[in-house]
Amino acid sequence: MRSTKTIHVISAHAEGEVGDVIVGGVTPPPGETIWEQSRWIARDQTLRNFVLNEPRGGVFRHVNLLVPPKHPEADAAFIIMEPEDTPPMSGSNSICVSTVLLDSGILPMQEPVTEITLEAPGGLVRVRAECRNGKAERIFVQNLPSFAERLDAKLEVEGLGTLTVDTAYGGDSFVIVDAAAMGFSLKPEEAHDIARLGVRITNAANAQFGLHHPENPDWRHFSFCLFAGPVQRTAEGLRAGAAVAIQPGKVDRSPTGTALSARMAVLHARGEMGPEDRLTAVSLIGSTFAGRIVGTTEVGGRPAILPEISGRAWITGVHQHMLDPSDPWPEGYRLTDTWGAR
Ligand SMILES: O=C(O)[C@H]1NCC[C@@H]1O
Repeated sequence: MRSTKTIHVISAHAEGEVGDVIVGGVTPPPGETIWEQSRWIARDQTLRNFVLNEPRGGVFRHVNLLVPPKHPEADAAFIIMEPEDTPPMSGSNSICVSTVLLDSGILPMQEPVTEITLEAPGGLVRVRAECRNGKAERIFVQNLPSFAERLDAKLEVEGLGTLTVDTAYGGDSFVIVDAAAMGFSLKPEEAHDIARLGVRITNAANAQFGLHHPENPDWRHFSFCLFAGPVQRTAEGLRAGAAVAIQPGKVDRSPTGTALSARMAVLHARGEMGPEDRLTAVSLIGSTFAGRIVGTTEVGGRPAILPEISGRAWITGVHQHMLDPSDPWPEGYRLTDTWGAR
């Protein structure tokens, strides 16, 4: 066996969505802040290609790099690598990172509750983990301030006509469409069509709107399209289906924590959700994230909510990724049969 690199990974999934965590073998990238370090990773592409591309990765994979925190209050920091983006924040990935940190013993666990602070590229997130028998059973993440941007905006999508959409930021950027109006009841067999259509809608929103984040001028695009199911009032609170199309064309297996945050910001802006409400988002595979609004704030003068999301994650394995110097594809490869819904 020979290798010019050895990257140690603990693999995990949060409510179905893969979120691997690099725990060793990579030196911290240059940068004064975690955001700057994440921009370096996004520009350089070497690590992204190595872990996300085939043969080590695949379109379903997200990988998080643990780095030393910069903020004095943070216990750990992480850089998120998704198939196309290197985003400010991610719900499923932050839940995987928290679970790996606690279940593997990188950070000490206290039962029944462990509180830690993580530094995501977009800012600090406070985490509360319900722990039992050495397992972090449920992770509560206070996500980045989230805000509605456009409500009932008109978006032209070639072949679909004029759609009425909302746009919002929930730690990442969303164009939100009414799933029922698009003919979807959010069943698993609709995944391919949702992925294909979602990418077209995201691309149209990027061409016609673009995102304006008042405090992060680097984040100017929409990453995702959320197909939002109808909100039902049940005895346990609000409940809604959620399917998120991720570039270049797959559907999140989890209910997407950033989408839940963005949706709560939109519902709050419309006066349809308050701090007393709980919203459970349900994914195409039937997994759930729970959300609530724990406060309100402003982002660059724009009204915003402080969302809390919660969900579960499980470790699925340990990998050591290697590179034989004679491997002709050191950066891997992508083909459009799986990288992009056709
Ligand atoms: O839960 C989330 O927010 C994410 N899941 C994969 C893509 C998004 O970052």
